[in-house]
Amino acid sequence: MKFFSAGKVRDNIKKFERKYKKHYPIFLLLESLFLTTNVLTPLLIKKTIDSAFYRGSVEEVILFSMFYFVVLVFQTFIMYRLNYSVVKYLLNASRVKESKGAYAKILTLPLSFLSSKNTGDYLSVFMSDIPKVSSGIYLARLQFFFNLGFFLVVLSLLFILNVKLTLVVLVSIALFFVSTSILRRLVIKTSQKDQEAYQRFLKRSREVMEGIPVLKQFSGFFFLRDFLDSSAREWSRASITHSTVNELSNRNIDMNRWVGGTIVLAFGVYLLWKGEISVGTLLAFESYMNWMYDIVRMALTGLTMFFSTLPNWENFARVFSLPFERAGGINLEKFEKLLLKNVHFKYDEIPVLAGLNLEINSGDKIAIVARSGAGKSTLVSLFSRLLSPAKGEILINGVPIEQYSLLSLRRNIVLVRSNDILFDTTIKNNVTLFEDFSKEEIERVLRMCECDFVEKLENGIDTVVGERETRLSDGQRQRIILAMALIRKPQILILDEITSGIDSETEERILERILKEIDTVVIISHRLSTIKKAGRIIVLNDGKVEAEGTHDELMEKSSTYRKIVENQLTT
Ligand SMILES: Nc1ncnc2c1ncn2[C@@H]1O[C@H](COP(=O)(O)OP(=O)(O)OP(=O)(O)O)[C@@H](O)[C@H]1O
Repeated sequence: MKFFSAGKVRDNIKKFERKYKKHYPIFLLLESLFLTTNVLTPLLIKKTIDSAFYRGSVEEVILFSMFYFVVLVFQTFIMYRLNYSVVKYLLNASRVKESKGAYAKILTLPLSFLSSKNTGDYLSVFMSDIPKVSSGIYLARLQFFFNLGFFLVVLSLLFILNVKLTLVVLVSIALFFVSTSILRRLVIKTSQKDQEAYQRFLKRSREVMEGIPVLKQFSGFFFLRDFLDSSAREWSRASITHSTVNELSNRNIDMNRWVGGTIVLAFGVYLLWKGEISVGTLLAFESYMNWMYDIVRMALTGLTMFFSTLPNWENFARVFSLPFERAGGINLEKFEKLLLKNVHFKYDEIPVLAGLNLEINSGDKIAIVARSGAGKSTLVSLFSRLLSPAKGEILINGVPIEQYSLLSLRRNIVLVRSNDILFDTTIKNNVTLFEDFSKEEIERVLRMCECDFVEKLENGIDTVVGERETRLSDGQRQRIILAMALIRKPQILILDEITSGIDSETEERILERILKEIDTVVIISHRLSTIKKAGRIIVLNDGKVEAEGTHDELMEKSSTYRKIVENQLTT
């Protein structure tokens, strides 16, 4: 129960219910029809048997048994099927809608948030939380209230048939309810543990999948044993405990059903012997009795299911309460000047940039140089607001960067990184990201990036690159990513080690074309020949710009630059 005190969870459940309320009437209508047929069948049994036993009316027996047959056929062949299909449809509709919403939300999270948190957590929202949350509402909560309503209807009917026997039924159901409630708590607790262990396993599996090249290289058997197997074992243990408790809870239901059924039968026979009830009534009671257990069991299962989805609600709610990137609405038309004033940036309290000042003008061709880990990638991620500074100001054409729309900022300032990935779709779709570009334009940028290997693939630009670009080399992948950037004709193009997998001659030719086509270019590279192509080289040190100038000027005046050239850069 303590989960209900979590306001966010409760608000989210309410929001979810409001969104899908329109589905409820159809669900309730089907359930009502289904349960009405259930209520009818024992009554028809009673009618048929009493007609035969006490009235000897063959017509009535034929009429009631035919009616009974029709109801049964309707229930078995139409209601079950219809109910199942409609519930499945409603569940899927809400799952698809919620998944879309969650993806859209995750896309708006600041990048710093995504990188510092584990993406496995977000993955489990789609794989586990959303399906459970939908089932929790449709199958669990609705089912609970619905069955409760029908329980009361059937109880009134039983009271009409015979009060004494109904009281005995009530006592046996109360016993059933108490024992089931105790076990229900246990089911919820073990289900939570099972889910937590599953999420840990999922997180680790994802890491292992991403690290397969490293594990292959270093024969990571011990790693697999200690890192993955241990969490798989933990999940398996939690899962077995949960299913054992669940099974126990189901067995308890069966046991109660037998015991309760026997007590009601014994007392019913006694009443029959005393002439207080008819044979038909006794059979109707037995039939209802079974069904009452089903109703209570379904209501309790619904309740258990609902409570066991509360951790999923919490995760789901957490994603939607994360901050999103805020931005203004100004369109960046013509880029003139980017100014960074006293910019500070930290990752989890570890400072990377500390009071950095920098000016980039339209037409500049700049290289950024620093020792490894000094903050080059961090700095360039600020230019299109993939990251935001903790302190200081970034101005574009004299206007704070936050006032521009993110769409126009990222359309005009494009950052490509060495570790950017391609998706498992065609080369064309990777370059366009499903936007409309002409075939000629796609082929032009691919030619510009020397992607001649594409023509040799069996389907040219329509070749699917394969999961994790298994069909492409590092250099090929980097050239396609470059084409993806160039087709968008950015005003500022930032290349962060993007050509590390390409030989220096090819790189030189591609770079010449880029420098001609794109107005403002910022390059981070470990190749001296590439850096020398820049009109201005910026040297970062201690989170600030330490020096700037041409290669020759810096060789003269900057000891940091000299050291980097000697120790880090290749020719
Ligand atoms: N997402 C992150 N979370 C926490 N720390 C980070 C993150 N990204 C980078 N860092 C740290 O910030 C510092 C600067 O990283 P950055 O990638 O900007 O440096 P770099 O100069 O581009 O390095 P390299 O030349 O090795 O690519 C490093 O010490 C790095 O460990």
